[in-house]
Amino acid sequence: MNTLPSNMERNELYPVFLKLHTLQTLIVGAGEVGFEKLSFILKSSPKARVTMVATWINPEIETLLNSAHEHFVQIHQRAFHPDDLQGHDLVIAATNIPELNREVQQAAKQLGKLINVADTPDLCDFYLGSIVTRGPLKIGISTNGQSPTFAKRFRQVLEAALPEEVEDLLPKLNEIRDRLGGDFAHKVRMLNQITSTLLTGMASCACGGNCTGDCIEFLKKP
Ligand SMILES: C[C@@]1(CC(=O)O)C2=NC(=C\c3[nH]c(c(CCC(=O)O)c3CC(=O)O)Cc3[nH]c(c(CC(=O)O)c3CCC(=O)O)/C=C3\N/C(=C\2)[C@@H](CCC(=O)O)[C@]3(C)CC(=O)O)/[C@H]1CCC(=O)O
Ligand SMILES: NC(=O)c1ccc[n+]([C@@H]2O[C@H](COP(=O)([O-])OP(=O)(O)OC[C@H]3O[C@@H](n4cnc5c(N)ncnc54)[C@H](O)[C@@H]3O)[C@@H](O)[C@H]2O)c1
Repeated sequence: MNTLPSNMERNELYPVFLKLHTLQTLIVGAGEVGFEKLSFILKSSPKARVTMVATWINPEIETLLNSAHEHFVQIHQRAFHPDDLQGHDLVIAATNIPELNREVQQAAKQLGKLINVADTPDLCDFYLGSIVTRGPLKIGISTNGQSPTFAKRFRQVLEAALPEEVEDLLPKLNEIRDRLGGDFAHKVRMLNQITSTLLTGMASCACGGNCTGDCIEFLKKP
């Protein structure tokens, strides 16, 4: 039984890592908030398929897209119509008109689409989180909507604290994983042994010093 006061509830959201390049995302509204949402999406997922529909397009969006190496963003400058939802998997409503945001939300729900109404937690199926990326590593941060500012600050702390080497480490671990022989249980045991002290820096060699490419000493090699 949960005995915490409602404002101290444990975060029960379930994080997933979406392939936005295989899904279609619709953003309704392209003002300050629309620009911010698009920027965060493209920063994390540059190949995201996004359609924006808005009567006014923030010029910063054009600048952002012009500076991209490549992008898959389509902009339609016109008023939202419920037909715009067709063919989209995720929907973000970010207009400055609360009634319109609610209309988008209700139309999306009727079609079974997942919807985020920017800055309106009660109308969201999902929240956008703060995101840290280091090569293959991605960390999503959620405060359960309690303090997006804390999420942003914590992202900055993690970005500063995570060593650049993490980028090289993960492909090497993947190499070891492919190279390890034996049955599944053996592989899992070895991988857990190899990584047991990885993040604390207390290196222990799983092969007793005779590294053959499946231990922590191998990971340290350039
Ligand atoms: C993470 C991030 C991602 C993103 O936006 O993509 C994000 N908000 C960010 C920043 C930010 N947003 C706001 C401020 C101003 C200061 C402040 O109010 O705190 C700042 C800080 C700043 O800009 O410095 C305003 C704000 N936001 C929400 C409300 C409504 C409310 O809380 O009731 C209000 C008040 C509106 C008003 O006053 O009218 C609600 C939501 N914002 C969320 C996400 C979801 C919860 C995430 C979580 O669980 O933490 C949720 C629930 C829904 C959603 O929008 O998905 C991004 C940081 C990215 C980064 O830098 O890493
Ligand atoms: N800007 C902020 O920092 C901020 C902070 C907190 C909350 N909010 C809230 O976020 C929401 C969006 O704010 P904003 O600053 O991005 O507003 P904005 O005025 O910059 O942009 C509004 C966008 O909605 C579009 N729009 C309006 N009617 C439309 C229609 N019929 N069809 C399609 N698009 C339409 C406009 O063309 C524009 O692109 C508002 O509810 C606002 O209160 C904004």
